Amino acid sequence: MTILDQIIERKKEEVAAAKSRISLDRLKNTALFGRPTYSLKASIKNKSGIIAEFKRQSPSKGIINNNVEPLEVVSAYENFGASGISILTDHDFFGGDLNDVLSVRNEINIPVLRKDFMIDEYQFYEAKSIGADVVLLIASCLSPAQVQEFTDLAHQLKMEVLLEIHTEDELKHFNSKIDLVGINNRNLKDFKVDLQHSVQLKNQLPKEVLSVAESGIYSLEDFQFLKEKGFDGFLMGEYFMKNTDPAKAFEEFSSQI
Ligand SMILES: O=P(O)(O)OC[C@@H](O)[C@@H](O)c1c[nH]c2ccccc12
Repeated sequence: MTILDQIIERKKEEVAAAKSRISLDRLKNTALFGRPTYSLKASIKNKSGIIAEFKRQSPSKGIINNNVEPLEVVSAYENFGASGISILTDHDFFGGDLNDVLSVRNEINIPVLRKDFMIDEYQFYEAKSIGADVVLLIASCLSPAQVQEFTDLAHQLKMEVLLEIHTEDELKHFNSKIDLVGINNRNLKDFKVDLQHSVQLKNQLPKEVLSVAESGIYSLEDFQFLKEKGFDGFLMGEYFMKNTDPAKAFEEFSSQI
């Protein structure tokens, strides 16, 4: 079983437990459920294009940073020009929590991506109830039909979708309703990073689609390379989070671009 298979197995159990704990009706009645959302598409066009991620740990790197609070980090990301924030909400593999999104929502004014493994409609209502503006759909965990259905549901809930692909075959999951396409530079099966492979995939997407280069952007050179190749957005986590002070790391990076 790959790590991705393990994550999905665990996620099914988690979603079942969440459903029996909090009903859909209760989610729909939460304070944030009806809030107007921010558009990541718009923010990517207007700002740096960086989607800066809050991530405590990952299966490939283990603990990255367990000593910082979401709000202090993401406020700095916002102040120093991030287009959006990505927050991992998966607990068992990434050390995240739904509350990490909830606790920052009313304190910042840029879009927040709820980063998790979305496999069930329930999770979209949950995302809206914690204040997410955007959700991630990972092609390798879903069928093209599920991507369509989940995109429609996200849109009904006034959230945008970022479709993550990694292989040529996954281009089949794209449909014209998708808001943004993320190309993961990291293979979720063996964790290898390959920027050239992502550029090649990006060139097979329709020109007008907003593209996001995800993962393994570890230097100014990596960022500039991907920008020159035409990526609109850049999802970066570890490069900032691995520092004792991720806020300062982001400030330094953003002053150079
Ligand atoms: O920390 P990095 O290498 O900058 O990567 C960030 C982000 O792209 C990565 O966390 C990610 C991309 N796709 C995912 C899917 C699930 C969990 C995590 C991810």
